[in-house]
Amino acid sequence: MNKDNVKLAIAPIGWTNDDMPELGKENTFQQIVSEMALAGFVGSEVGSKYPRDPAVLKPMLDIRGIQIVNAWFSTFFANGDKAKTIDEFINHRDFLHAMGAKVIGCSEQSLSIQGTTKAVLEEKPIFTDEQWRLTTEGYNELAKLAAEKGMTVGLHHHMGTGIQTTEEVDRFMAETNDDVYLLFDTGHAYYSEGSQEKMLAILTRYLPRINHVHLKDVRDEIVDQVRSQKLSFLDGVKKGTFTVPGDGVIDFKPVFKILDDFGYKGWMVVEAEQDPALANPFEYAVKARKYIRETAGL
Ligand SMILES: O=C1C[C@@H](O)[C@H](O)[C@@H](O)C1=O
Ligand SMILES: [Co+2]
Repeated sequence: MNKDNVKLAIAPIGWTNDDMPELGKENTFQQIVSEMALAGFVGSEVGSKYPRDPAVLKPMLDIRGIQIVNAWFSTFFANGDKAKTIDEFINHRDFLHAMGAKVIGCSEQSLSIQGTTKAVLEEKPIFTDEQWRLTTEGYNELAKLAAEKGMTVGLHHHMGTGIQTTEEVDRFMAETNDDVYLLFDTGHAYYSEGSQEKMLAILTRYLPRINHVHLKDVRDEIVDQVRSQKLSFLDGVKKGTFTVPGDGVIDFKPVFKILDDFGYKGWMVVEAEQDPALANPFEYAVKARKYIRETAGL
């Protein structure tokens, strides 16, 4: 891949999981960002252990050669919580802008079951036409607010949410303006659709509107257990649904080629949450970095 176009980041979720703070609670902020740099990454997303004051956070990252590239933001438009969502979004945008990030990755969390005990493959929400309208209108507004700071918004399609499947991503992209982007996550696309081809189809279809990429791999045998035992999203994560690129079932070579051929410019973020007690985060970060060097030439 073209090194002038694409840079590599890693998310702190492999070290400490904000969805299940008991996972990796022993890992400190300084250890996390030091290990990211040592493994050869130059960017990071923001975790709950990171200082939230840019004046404190920035020098601690600069000294390690790490840049903030994005931070998760939950929206609740379909629930009707537009005013609160917009208010919190502006704070979040301003923090990311102060940190030098260019994209804001958002997930529509109304009725989401991703943090609950519900069976992730059976009980996801399906939005009504009215909930779709509220959501897409909301994202059109977020895009305008992001543009005020020269930033873009990307929707993170996510397991257990109202925007998970190919059809739901298609509807979201069709009903939002062209300045609303997609945060493409290999792991969630594969998990939802169950095949490499369908995952690649989403990537290919929305290339001009992808502003950020999450790289996570999937273990098919754990997804089989999630299906047969009706497990929740988080129980699956604890068992090892996800791993770093190159360690699961996804073939990343076509992912890198499709992005490179198109001329994708932006960040690719290794984001592979698993139990740090079972999968040492530094070892897995090094493993991911080596695989990407060998397969993407980055
Ligand atoms: O981008 C993400 C953020 C996490 O909190 C989430 O659950 C994970 O799966 C993901 O893709
Ligand atoms: Co992701």
